[in-house]
Amino acid sequence: MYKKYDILVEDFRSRARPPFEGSNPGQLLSALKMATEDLTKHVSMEEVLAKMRGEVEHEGHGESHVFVILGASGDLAKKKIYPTLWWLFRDGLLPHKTYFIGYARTKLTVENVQKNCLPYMKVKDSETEKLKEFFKLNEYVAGSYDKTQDFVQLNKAIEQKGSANRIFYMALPPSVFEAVTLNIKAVCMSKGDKWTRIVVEKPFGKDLESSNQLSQHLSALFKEEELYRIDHYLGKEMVQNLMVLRFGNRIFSPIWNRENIASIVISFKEPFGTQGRGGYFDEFGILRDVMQNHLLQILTLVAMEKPPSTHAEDIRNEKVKVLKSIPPPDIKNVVLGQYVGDPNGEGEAKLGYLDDPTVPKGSITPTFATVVLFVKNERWDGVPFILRCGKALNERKAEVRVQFRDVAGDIFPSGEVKRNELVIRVQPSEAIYMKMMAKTPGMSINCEESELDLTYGSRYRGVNMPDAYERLILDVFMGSQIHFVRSDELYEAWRIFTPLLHHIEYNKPKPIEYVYGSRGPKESDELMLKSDFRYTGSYIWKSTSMALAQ
Ligand SMILES: NC(=O)C1=CN([C@@H]2O[C@H](COP(=O)(O)OP(=O)(O)OC[C@H]3O[C@@H](n4cnc5c(N)ncnc54)[C@H](OP(=O)(O)O)[C@@H]3O)[C@@H](O)[C@H]2O)C=CC1
Ligand SMILES: O=C1O[C@H](COP(=O)(O)O)[C@@H](O)[C@H](O)[C@H]1O
Repeated sequence: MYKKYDILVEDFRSRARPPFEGSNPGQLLSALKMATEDLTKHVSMEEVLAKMRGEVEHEGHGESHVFVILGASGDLAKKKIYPTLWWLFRDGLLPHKTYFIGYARTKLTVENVQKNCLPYMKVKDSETEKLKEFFKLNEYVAGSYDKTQDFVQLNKAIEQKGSANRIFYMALPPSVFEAVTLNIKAVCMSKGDKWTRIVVEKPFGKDLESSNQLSQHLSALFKEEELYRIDHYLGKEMVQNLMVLRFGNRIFSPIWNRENIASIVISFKEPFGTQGRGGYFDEFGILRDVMQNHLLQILTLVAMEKPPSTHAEDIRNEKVKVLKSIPPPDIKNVVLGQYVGDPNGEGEAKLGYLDDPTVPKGSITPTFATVVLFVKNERWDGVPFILRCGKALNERKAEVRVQFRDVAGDIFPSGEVKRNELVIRVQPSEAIYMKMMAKTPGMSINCEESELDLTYGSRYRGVNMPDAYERLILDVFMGSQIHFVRSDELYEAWRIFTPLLHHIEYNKPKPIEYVYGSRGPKESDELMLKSDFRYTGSYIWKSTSMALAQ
């Protein structure tokens, strides 16, 4: 009974929050009590949750919400936003009275939208009725981004849903951000006690100056608590896990510092090139596309001090403090690369970045970068944080690799003892493993590299791992800003990277060529070695299934 109760409370906390927003604790408690009684009668969890929702909403606390997708005809909307809304709806995680309105210049119908999105929605045969229900709640309004009159029409469509909280998701190119936000502010804000939230997608500017301009524009229109700047890496399971790993385990805090850690590598690798997005990519390059946001956000969670609580502002205050301690990188600690085609490769691999017809001729935009940053504070002074990211590499991987210092006063034969490494694999196949030395089992007296292994696929078999966007969009409904970027974080992130970006723009250093499908330029490995990261190549991973088979 207790176990079931714990599961229920957990489920209640993690999955059922939005429908209960606005309900008072007494109502929630009675709903919970009623649900636990049901558990003893072997009612399924879905039924229990449905009943709990019904109970609270019956008492008049189910608020209406309208979710507006601006740029509804575009790629992001089609591939990510509509599918995410569908999954949340399908799993009963959205407030009951939630309506969806797509808005874009292209004249479309809801049927068109459905057709465009369907390949990305992963709909099972058994879910077709539910899918119909979802699209019945959808509407589409065509209009321009700069005509207030068109937003008046959009507002009318929203008002037809009654008094409702409003979420505006900006799945739009930055060129129209300003016009759209001005129009939302002018004619689309919610009335009375209902709230309005604006979700902004990167890029948040191109450098410190343009980002500041955008921030000033947005802060003149909206309060910070109305703004949700998405960095979708903050919605990934293992990125969210970093705080628990660090602050929920006694074993890590005493060694999480310059006395014990030699270097930290934060990597992002993709096995494909620009795939026809070269036009967009060339304007930004890998530093703005991945490093200045995703990798730097991970760095802050790895390096920050323990916040006083898990409240969004407490966490974000600590993240800002870390960023303030990071000076811009020294150019000698930077390696930039650009991929060239592999003559022996197949399909896209034959083509280099410059072969993409949407990329300007002779472009020097980096598609690979390794940058070493230093956090100048008491905990981290002198520890290299090596950020590495690239397109068209040998694998898909995102991970944090914390390499510990050599064992002092080693008593084992020279070279046997290797450095410990804590690896947090963000994707693919989430895992945390600590590479460590152990005695070779059996009669041997040698030691060998082994690991403590927490592989999510086997430890949490059957657990549904939500997509990053699912968690983040749900957070917007709930009003939780923990996993969103605050304006001062953004300011610091651009302060760190703008000198390097300007150096590339004005001095035009030629990136080092690397072959499509390789690990990137060898100069990157050399920089890592110089930055106290040791790769021995001696570690052999035997997965549990392999070990059992022997
Ligand atoms: N739970 C699990 O699923 C576990 C899986 N494993 C697997 O075992 C394998 C090996 O483990 P891993 O932790 O990668 O250990 P390794 O020591 O073998 O490799 C460490 C990393 O070093 C990088 N590297 C390779 N060559 C060089 C070089 N010349 N200079 C600098 N860096 C280099 C590689 O990453 P890059 O190419 O990105 O530079 C590599 O991933 C991996 O496939 C891992 O996923 C291990 C433990 C647990
Ligand atoms: O923000 C971006 O991220 C994706 C990679 O995201 P992932 O969740 O698939 O790891 C990257 O492909 C894209 O270039 C970049 O803009």
